[in-house]
Amino acid sequence: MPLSPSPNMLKTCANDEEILLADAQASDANSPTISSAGSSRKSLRPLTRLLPYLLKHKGVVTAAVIALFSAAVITLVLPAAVRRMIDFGFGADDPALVNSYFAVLVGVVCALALASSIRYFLVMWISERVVSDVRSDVFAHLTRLSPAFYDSAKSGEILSRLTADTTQIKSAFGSSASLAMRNLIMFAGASVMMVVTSPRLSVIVLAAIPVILVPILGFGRQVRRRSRFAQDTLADASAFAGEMLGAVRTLQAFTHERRSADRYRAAVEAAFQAARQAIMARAALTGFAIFVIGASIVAVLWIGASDVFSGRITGGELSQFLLYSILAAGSLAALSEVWGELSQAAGAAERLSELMEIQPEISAPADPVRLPETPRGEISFDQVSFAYENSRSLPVLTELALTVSPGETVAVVGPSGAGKSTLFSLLMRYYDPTAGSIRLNGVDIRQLDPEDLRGHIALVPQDTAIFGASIAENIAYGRPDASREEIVAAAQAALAAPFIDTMTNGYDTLVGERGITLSGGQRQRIAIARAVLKSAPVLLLDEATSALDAESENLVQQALDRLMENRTTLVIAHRLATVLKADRILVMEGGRIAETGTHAELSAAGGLYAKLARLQFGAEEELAQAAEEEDQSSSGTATV
Ligand SMILES: Nc1ncnc2c1ncn2[C@@H]1O[C@H](COP(=O)(O)OP(=O)(O)OP(=O)(O)O)[C@@H](O)[C@H]1O
Repeated sequence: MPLSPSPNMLKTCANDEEILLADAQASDANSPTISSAGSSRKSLRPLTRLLPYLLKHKGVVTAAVIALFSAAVITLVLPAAVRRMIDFGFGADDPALVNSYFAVLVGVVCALALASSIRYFLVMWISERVVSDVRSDVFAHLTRLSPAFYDSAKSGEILSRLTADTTQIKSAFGSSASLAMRNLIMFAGASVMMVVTSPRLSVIVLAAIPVILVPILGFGRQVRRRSRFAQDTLADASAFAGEMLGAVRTLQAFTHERRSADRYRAAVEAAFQAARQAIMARAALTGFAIFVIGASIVAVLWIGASDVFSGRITGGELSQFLLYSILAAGSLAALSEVWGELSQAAGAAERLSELMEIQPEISAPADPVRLPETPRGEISFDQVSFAYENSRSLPVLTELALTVSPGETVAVVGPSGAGKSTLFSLLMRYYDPTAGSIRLNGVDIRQLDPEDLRGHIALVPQDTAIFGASIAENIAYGRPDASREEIVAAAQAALAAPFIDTMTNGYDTLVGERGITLSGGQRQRIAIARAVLKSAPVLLLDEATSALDAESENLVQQALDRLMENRTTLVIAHRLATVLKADRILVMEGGRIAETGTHAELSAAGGLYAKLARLQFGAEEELAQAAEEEDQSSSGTATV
């Protein structure tokens, strides 16, 4: 994992070209799968991809639209009521009539209040509902993507998309969409009513509209570009922060506190600068719109006043016209604000749907073969070759052929980078071989549902993932429906029970994030307990001794021995004890099987294994011999 932020993250932007350049770089630097083509981001079309989420709640959406429409129409009634009051109430000099108009107005206001609050509730409900559904779907989809996707994607950045982009969609569906709709209705209604009230005055106001709209569209594009850059930079910064906080001990050990803080600050500052420029463009747009709108209202009022003096229209009609033009102008101003927000949300929707469109490279076939409930656990690799996607030219495995019989224990040894872990990854079907096939009980694993296949394999990795939950929950990760008794039995079998019992809350003790409160040996024993609970016919062990002291190693070894009984086991061996116990040892070198045989056979052959054994296990062997000699001499003393 890179410990430094990507170059675009540190970029501070002084001018437009730099922003555009950095924007393009940001897209390039992201994994190609989650960056998007800029052109389609200019429209609101991506928002339509969220329609299925809305259509799931047709009833609520219809009710919200009705409430929205009612509130807008009631607002449009108000100026007409005011005009009638001025012309017929005040004009007729009839206080009773004025009173009745006021009573009607109160009724109108009540209806408006009711429709508005219902609209608010329904619209906000929809936005919360949609964003929750989108989040759940995106996360569920992410969990299904193949490990190959995560080889190049940055998880911190994806996480930022999951939170920041969905939040933007929420505000789009909540305030922005409803504001846009309400203001569109209001603008259309008020414009029609203006023409009906005074066609002459309407011409002046309507002539001002293109003067307002053209710059809005131009400014809007600028706002979007700058906001997008700010968001990309922030996503990068979040990825960096996630990585740094996840490795805070390493960060502190290398005294990188200030360096990391400076890098993060630079990234956030770049985002701030981009946001500031977006805000400036928006502020200029708002000021411009208000000026043009205000000026045209003043002009209308001026001309309207002379029309009243000349008797062309009544005072009430002028008031009505004025109120409608204020409503129309206000709606237009609101639309200019909302447009920016909606286009940002469109960008967010586009990025999320791109994420959703990525298909897992590994998926179940249309008609998967089912493995029997208790398969025997026979594994065969038939001329398997493999290269990782990001280094296609370098084969990691070449024409590998191997058969492991049910119940057999095969130890895999070899120098670092020989392809031992890759062997496991292929068997788990994290990746598919580029040539050849892998079979479990004679069935090509590509014909199986990956869930079924992985259900039959228990993996004890070198680096155990412990989650920030209770010990019991962590063990139950091996089989979520396990009872407490089964969890305790698994912990006992894995020799984890003694240390769990000493903890304050026993099995309910919460371990810190990534199991930070546990020692290496404890983490491994929890991983073994998981595998015990899973009770799968095939066991894949990636032994690690580096984290363990002699006592813990002994405990882990005992737990593993029990686990391996009656199971087909492939074990990446780091201990002499394991290779001695194995039925067969497989020596890998450069992605090929260099030698196979037992410890004695291979040691006698004097090849790669003999060399490796001397280097890796030599010290252990010497110690074992020394211990044996000591035993003999002490028993000798006793007998004398
Ligand atoms: N996800 C990956 N993407 C690209 N290359 C990878 C990936 N994982 C491993 N490799 C490369 O594949 C080769 C074999 O790696 P692998 O982890 O299988 O070796 P190993 O024998 O298990 O090594 P070690 O004993 O050090 O764990 C190495 O050259 C490694 O750089």
